[in-house]
Amino acid sequence: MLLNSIIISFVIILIIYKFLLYPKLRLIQIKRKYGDKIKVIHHYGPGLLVEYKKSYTQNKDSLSFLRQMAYQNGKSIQAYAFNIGTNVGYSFVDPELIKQVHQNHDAFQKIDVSQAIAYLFSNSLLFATGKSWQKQRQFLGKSFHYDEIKNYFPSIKDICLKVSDRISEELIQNPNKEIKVVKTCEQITSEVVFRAFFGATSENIFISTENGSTKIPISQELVSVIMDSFRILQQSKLIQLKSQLLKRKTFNIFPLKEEKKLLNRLITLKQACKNIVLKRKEELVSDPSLYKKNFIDLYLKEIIQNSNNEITIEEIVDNFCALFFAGTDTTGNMTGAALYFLSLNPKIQQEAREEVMQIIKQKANSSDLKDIYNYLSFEDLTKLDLINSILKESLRLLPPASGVLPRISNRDIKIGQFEVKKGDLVNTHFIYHQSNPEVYENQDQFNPYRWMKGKEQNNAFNFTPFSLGPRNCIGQHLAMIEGKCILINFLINFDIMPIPQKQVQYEMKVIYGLQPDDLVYFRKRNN
Ligand code: HEM
Repeated sequence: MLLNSIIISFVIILIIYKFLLYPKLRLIQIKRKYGDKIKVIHHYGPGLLVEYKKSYTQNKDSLSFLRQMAYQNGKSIQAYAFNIGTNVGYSFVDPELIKQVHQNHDAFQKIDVSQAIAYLFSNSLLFATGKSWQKQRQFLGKSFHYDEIKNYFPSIKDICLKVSDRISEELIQNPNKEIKVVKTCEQITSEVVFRAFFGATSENIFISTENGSTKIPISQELVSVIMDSFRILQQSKLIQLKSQLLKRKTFNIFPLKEEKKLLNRLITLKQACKNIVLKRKEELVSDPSLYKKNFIDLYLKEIIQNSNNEITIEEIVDNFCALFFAGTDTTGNMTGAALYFLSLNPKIQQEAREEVMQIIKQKANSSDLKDIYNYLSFEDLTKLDLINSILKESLRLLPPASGVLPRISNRDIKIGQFEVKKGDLVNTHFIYHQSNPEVYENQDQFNPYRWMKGKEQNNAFNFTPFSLGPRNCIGQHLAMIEGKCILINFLINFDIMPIPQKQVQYEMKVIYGLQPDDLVYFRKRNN
């Protein structure tokens, strides 16, 4: 009995120390050591997550605390320190220190931001480390070369056209339909990744839902299960605590009802993806002439023809999930935000439309809008300076990845003068300099002209929406090409207008983006 009381008291003291005292004391120590070079954000328990919530409630922008920090401190601070649960972390904002973090990427391991992410992506490029990462990056890198992406261009154009045709039909029924800008773009970007990976349209590949009564597209279930994993984590303190303490074992040790349900969905989803890969493998073994230029066939060719037995079916499936996750919402949010900003700036919108028309109309001898769009060539994309600058300006103001995924340090390491300890969290927050008035004049204004005619900022590390260094975004060319195709298609077909009474907010969910999403009206254009 006495022993039990002692053990319980010990556990309580340990929890209080780990969750409450240790983070507070470390942050006091950090502030004392680095003074004005660092800001400290401390909240007991969820720590930095409380700051996100507070900023959202007070200023309708989850990251307003960072924008304000940049406004007040400019280039004078190099990092901010924070706590989350039992961990203390550094978020670097100084370009030189950001560079150091990314050059030393081996010193940091991405953490599991949710159980679904860990379950779905652990064998993928996104989470691989060391030699495995190098091999995967080399293998996948070839397919993301600018020249290789040219192969996907016809398919991207075709997907954009289908979506704009659908919207045109809907507008006939309801001309005042409110358009969900990000969702609409995501319908395109998800289909692009799906087709690039599987060579088939996602519309025909279904999965049974929990009770088995209905079937939904696999791509929809992938998005939904990831969102649900974040939702249950945000809603349940118990699940948060379990995840902190048990990490990846949380699903196996005393799983709660919500966790069991989520795990079952994840297992079903992965099995369905695995079945597609195995079926395709059988087809290619029996008839090698079926090989196409898509990711699944490239992987299987490597296994079947080049006898590369290091590539596993799990790696292929995890990479599908990771590319889908990394490529869909991000690109959808970038382009959706650009459409929203264009709705607020009709003069820039008209100029962008004229830029597009000038380049394509020279070739098209038709006034039919569909014909005009069909004449768009891959080479034209590099000539559209304003379109390119509109996307860059959207990425500056509202970067879908406001920083890199949080990492944990696997050894003691010095970044600049800051001594990062093994086990500390580390990330780099691009949004700080992207909204810093010392770097960008009128930092809150949507001004794509600041990027035109190659006008870049003198320090490339001030604008890094795709991150930088060896682990930068592998899909950045694809993302920009998709974004341009979507903008061009919509500018040709529609006038984009704001819905005056809508109050827009910037929310940090899995991605940093617009909330709500139904923000514009489209009016069909005739010429
Ligand atoms: C506007 C769109 C996009 C943005 C803003 C974006 C941003 C980023 C950022 C910031 C990183 C670094 C993450 C980190 O290190 O924690 C990253 C990595 C990555 N991105 Fe993107 N991304 C976009 C589109 C895409 C697309 C279209 C794909 C592929 C279909 C893609 C695939 C990846 C992959 C696989 C990585 C991990 C690379 C590695 O670790 O070697 N991304 N992206």
